[in-house]
Amino acid sequence: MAPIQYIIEGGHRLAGTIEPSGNKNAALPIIAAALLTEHPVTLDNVPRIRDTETLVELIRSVGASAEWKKPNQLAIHAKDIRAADLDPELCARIRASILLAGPLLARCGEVVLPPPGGDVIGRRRLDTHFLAFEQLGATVTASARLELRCPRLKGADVFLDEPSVTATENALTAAVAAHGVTYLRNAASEPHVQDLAHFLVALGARIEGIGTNTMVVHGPAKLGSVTYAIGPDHIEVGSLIGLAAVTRSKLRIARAGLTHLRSIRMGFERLGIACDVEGDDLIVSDHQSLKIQDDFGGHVPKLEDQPWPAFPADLMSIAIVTATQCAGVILMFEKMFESRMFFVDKLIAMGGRIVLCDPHRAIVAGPSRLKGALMSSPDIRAGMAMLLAAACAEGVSTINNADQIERGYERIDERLNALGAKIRRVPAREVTS
Ligand SMILES: CC(=O)N[C@H]1[C@@H](OP(=O)(O)OP(=O)(O)OC[C@H]2O[C@@H](n3ccc(=O)[nH]c3=O)[C@H](O)[C@@H]2O)O[C@H](CO)[C@@H](O)[C@@H]1O
Ligand SMILES: C=C(OP(=O)(O)O)C(=O)O
Repeated sequence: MAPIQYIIEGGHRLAGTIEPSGNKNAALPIIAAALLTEHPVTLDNVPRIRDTETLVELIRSVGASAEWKKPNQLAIHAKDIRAADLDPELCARIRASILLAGPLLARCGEVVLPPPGGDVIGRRRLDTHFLAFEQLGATVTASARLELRCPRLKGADVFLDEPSVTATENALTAAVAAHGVTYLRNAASEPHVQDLAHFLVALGARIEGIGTNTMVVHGPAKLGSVTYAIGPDHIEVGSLIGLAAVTRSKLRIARAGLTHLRSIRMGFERLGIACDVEGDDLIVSDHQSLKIQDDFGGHVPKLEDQPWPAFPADLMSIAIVTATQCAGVILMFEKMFESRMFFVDKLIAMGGRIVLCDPHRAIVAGPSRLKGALMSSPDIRAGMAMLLAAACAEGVSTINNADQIERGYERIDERLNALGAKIRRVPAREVTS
């Protein structure tokens, strides 16, 4: 596939209505979990992005049928599957390849997985996954490949050493097939973890405590067939709030999934961006104060990420760019990943007033006038953050490696251009000529 470049003309206001895609990080574990049942599964609102396409190729390679029936509807039937050798190149493209471990172990009693890929945003440990599988009775060998074996998974009282999102998801799918009751303690509870749990319940699993940090799973479940719609992507909603704010645009984000937006709205309110609500729609007006809210006593505020229900790590890059357009000073504290903030050197080159204190903390003093620049997207969210910076900068910007953005955001150029953005999507061969 030819690499993609975005050429963005800054300074245009957007207007109109946009609906977020289905949640990437829910679609991925749910597609993997469809391997748990030998009955057909139909998934609606699946984002048609590079990550889901890659996972679809992977589940086909173990014998499942997977067919796009409509642009965002995927029919999966894992009647007979085998723990075949998975393609290392495909596994290395996405973090979510690790999510095949739970369902394949449950169905086949063993699985050999090449290492997963995903965003290069810092160390991405797998220890929590291993800990959970071992407590459920599996033997785990981790060298160049991950080998898991367990002819019969057994329910257990599992305490995760950190609330890892994908480890919770792997443990949950394995626990649904395990014999006996499993307690998953210190579990992650992100909207996508909840969506996976609701999908499993719709398939026939018994899970208590969904949305909390302790889930109780009664296994083994007799799983059937289901049609299930993936929830809206709260990270895409947050990205759109930031985009509307930096371009001074009025946007209606339709069917935004309000129940999962409290910490995100609170984070943007700290930057002086308040959203209105109409039913399940979120409206970002073009009259924002864009004034960073000091802490009591005039102290410098901070915005930090933490596991759910706090402000999500995947919105930190977006929030940093947004803060460059707001008046005041704020400390941005990325607690979870140690390489995610390095992209700020590009924002500094564009005119952003930012001090990168260390890999986890940056001080942003705004507002600053950004100038168009040549950039390269290191990961999905930094790429989207660069798109925000380009959209509010003077002049034209180029984002190389926009493929990264397309790993997570469906047809984003087309959807934003329909609102008035000026993004030209260029395959690299056209660029070099
Ligand atoms: C496919 C998928 O769903 N990917 C998401 C998933 O990745 P993933 O499941 O890989 O992320 P984890 O939840 O395992 O951990 C993310 C990072 O945060 C650290 N950590 C985690 C928990 C904690 O209490 N303290 C802490 O510091 C971990 O050590 C790790 O460095 O969750 C991340 C955190 O929301 C998101 O950025 C990714 O988009
Ligand atoms: C970090 C992300 O994805 P992944 O875990 O798939 O790399 C993300 O969605 O921002």
